[in-house]
Amino acid sequence: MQLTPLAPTLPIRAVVFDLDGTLIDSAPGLRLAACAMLAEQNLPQPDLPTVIGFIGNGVPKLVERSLLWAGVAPAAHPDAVARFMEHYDRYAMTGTTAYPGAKDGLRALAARGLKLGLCTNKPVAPTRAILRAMSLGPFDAVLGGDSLPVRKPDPAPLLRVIADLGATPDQAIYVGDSVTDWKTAQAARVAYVHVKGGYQLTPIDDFAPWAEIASLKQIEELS
Ligand SMILES: O=C(O)COP(=O)(O)O
Ligand SMILES: [Mg+2]
Repeated sequence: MQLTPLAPTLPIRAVVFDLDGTLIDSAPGLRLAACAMLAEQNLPQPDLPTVIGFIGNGVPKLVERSLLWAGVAPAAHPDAVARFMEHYDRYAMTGTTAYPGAKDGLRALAARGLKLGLCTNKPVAPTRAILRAMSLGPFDAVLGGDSLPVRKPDPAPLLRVIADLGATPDQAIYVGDSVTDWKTAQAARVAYVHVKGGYQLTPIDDFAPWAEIASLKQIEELS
């Protein structure tokens, strides 16, 4: 099926970003925390490409996928998410880098008077720690995967961020790297900009982004 891309009402007032795989490469730290959690249970440890395939639906899903990959039932490891989070506290910044164009792009959009938001499935505490450590922003609204009772691809977090920015969905764009972000934008009726080279390893069905960019260096050309 060929979908028509959803377009924002110009000029755009708010730009909302996904975090992992979009603004930052955080997979090495996520892998270290997953491996530490698995090692405590004497379970095998996945390599980086395998863990990248587990990212995008929040920590509980990443932990569940890691345990299933290791050949055990998630229900048999009720402490696994808490153990992961304890390790991630230590590893969140290990190997974490901002993608080329991310920092400059954010500053340039803000300098133009655009409101900037962050809508990630990463829990909000490590999200804020990473934003601070990397001087990423300035963001006017930040929501994590544990900020609301639901997370992406439910549209609620994205709609909340856009409302917090004082904009309406048709005045905003959402910039992401994954099928989760695309589904979230569609459900929220927000125009979607896809950044290639993130953590989406498989083609997305019925994909009709408003724009597709190879790198965040191109983000300024959009609005
Ligand atoms: O925590 C995750 O699974 C991914 O986070 P993201 O929503 O920033 O891509
Ligand atoms: Mg992502």
